[in-house]
Amino acid sequence: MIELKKSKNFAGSEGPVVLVIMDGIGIGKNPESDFVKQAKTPNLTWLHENALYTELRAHGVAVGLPDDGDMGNSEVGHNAIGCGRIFEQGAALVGKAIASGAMYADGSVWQELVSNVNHKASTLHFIGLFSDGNVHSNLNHLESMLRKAKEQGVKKARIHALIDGRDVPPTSALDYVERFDAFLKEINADGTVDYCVASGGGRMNITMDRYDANWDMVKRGWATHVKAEGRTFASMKEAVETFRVENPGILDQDLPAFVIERDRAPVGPIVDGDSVIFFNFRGDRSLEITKAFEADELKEFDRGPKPDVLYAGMMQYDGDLGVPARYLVTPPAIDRTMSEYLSNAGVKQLAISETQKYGHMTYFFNGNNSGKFPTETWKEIPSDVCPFEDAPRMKADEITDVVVQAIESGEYKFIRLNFPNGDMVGHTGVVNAVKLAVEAVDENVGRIMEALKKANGIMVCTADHGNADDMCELDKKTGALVLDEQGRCKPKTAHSLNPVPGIVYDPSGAANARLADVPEAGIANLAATCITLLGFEPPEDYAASLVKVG
Ligand SMILES: O=C(O)[C@@H](CO)OP(=O)(O)O
Ligand SMILES: [Mn+2]
Ligand SMILES: [Mn+2]
Repeated sequence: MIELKKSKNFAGSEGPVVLVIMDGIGIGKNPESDFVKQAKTPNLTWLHENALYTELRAHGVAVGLPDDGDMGNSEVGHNAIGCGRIFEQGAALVGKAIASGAMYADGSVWQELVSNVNHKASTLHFIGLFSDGNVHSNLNHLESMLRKAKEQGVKKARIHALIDGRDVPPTSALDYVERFDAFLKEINADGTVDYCVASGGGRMNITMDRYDANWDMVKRGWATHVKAEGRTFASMKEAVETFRVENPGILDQDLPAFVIERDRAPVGPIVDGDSVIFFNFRGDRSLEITKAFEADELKEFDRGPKPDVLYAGMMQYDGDLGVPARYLVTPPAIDRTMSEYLSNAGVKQLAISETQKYGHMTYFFNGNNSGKFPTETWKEIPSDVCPFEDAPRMKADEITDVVVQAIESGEYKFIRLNFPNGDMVGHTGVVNAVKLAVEAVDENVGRIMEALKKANGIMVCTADHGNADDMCELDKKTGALVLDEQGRCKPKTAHSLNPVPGIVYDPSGAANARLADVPEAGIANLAATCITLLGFEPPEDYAASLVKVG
């Protein structure tokens, strides 16, 4: 059994250690674009000036992504915070498996899927996020797989494209359509294969729901991709252009579903004998559609007859459940998480958020495993199903009610929570709502501070990556703000590349915490920090604690 040693310097505080993850609240660089700065945040400002405060890296290689041009995201962020080390993540692992050819090796799942369609003269389908955001997927991976499929004799491939606009600019769909059309033209040119787009829709409208928040999305996705039911178009370009005319101002992520037809028939329903690859590597938004393809019985919606297909995910999405059964690339081997160490030490832990980020605090935090350690309690506050710009407080008040009660009860030694507001509202691009979202987080951080003052506990407050801190598009070449016709900044819906705050607030002063000299500190250093503040020595191979105590 893995164990923590008690610290010689500090026996732990009287009250709990509370880890607050303010999702998507980073430290901005441009005041015009920084809606954390523009919001009223008396508590965060006070903490900046009076508590221990440092900046932490939350993007690129500091969280296991291929390079420093990659923005952070919730999966890699919560993995790093919960596991205290930097693991090479999905984006990097898939890229390497493709480059080395390991993904396509003899005996691989890829070979099994390809042999299946070659043997049966059936279709190889690809469903996934049509993007190069490197958060859930990368179009390079799709193109490489299609090239390989052609090389290996696959005659018919169909692509079901989930339009992004959330990890990439909000209305950039046609850039990707254009790039991919050129790719298809080239690959189809010699007439030996028939590869084309069969269906799709905005990622926040179909297929990519998470944490059981809204299964209707998956139901719509199933009807679109599998049954080829829905509004038909001659091409993806025509679909996107038509929807934009009909819904002025619509963001790509919200685009309706579409089915592509040729000679009055849909080009790519998914039928018995086909192979299907869900090519997203990230698990949260892949698990529900995977269940729809894999489960013998499905209670969440009536899917009709389930086609008998060989289904594979790009990665294994849940290590504890072993889902999906078939996957192309092995995920990072994240072991010995902070939750496991604390459980073995008998530390009672509470993990809480609302539905939209619930799995972030449980499944992602525990290294993409859905199992619970013995001393953990998990609490989910149901999220509303509505546009979050209309309700920017989301469930921050309700989450805090439970946290304050848990602090007062003395039942838990370690409490971890996620406030989704800065991120979920940040993704809408509605900047006035983003301000209100940040203000709701600040108020609730204040309530937690008050409760910890009374209980003699300690708060560690941070974020998994930025978003609300960088809400305007910048010109790629000049770095200048991109303005619309009215001179307003053009909203950006993606995460930022900015650092995030690392705050330690110890109102009783019991820990005598001082910032340690940690070069290039990142959010992976937070696990050792929490363990130190709980009165233990962090495991030797964890990224160092940000504080010294005692
Ligand atoms: O909504 C999501 O899926 C991602 C953005 O693609 O955001 P986060 O990483 O914060 O969950
Ligand atoms: Mn996040
Ligand atoms: Mn996000």
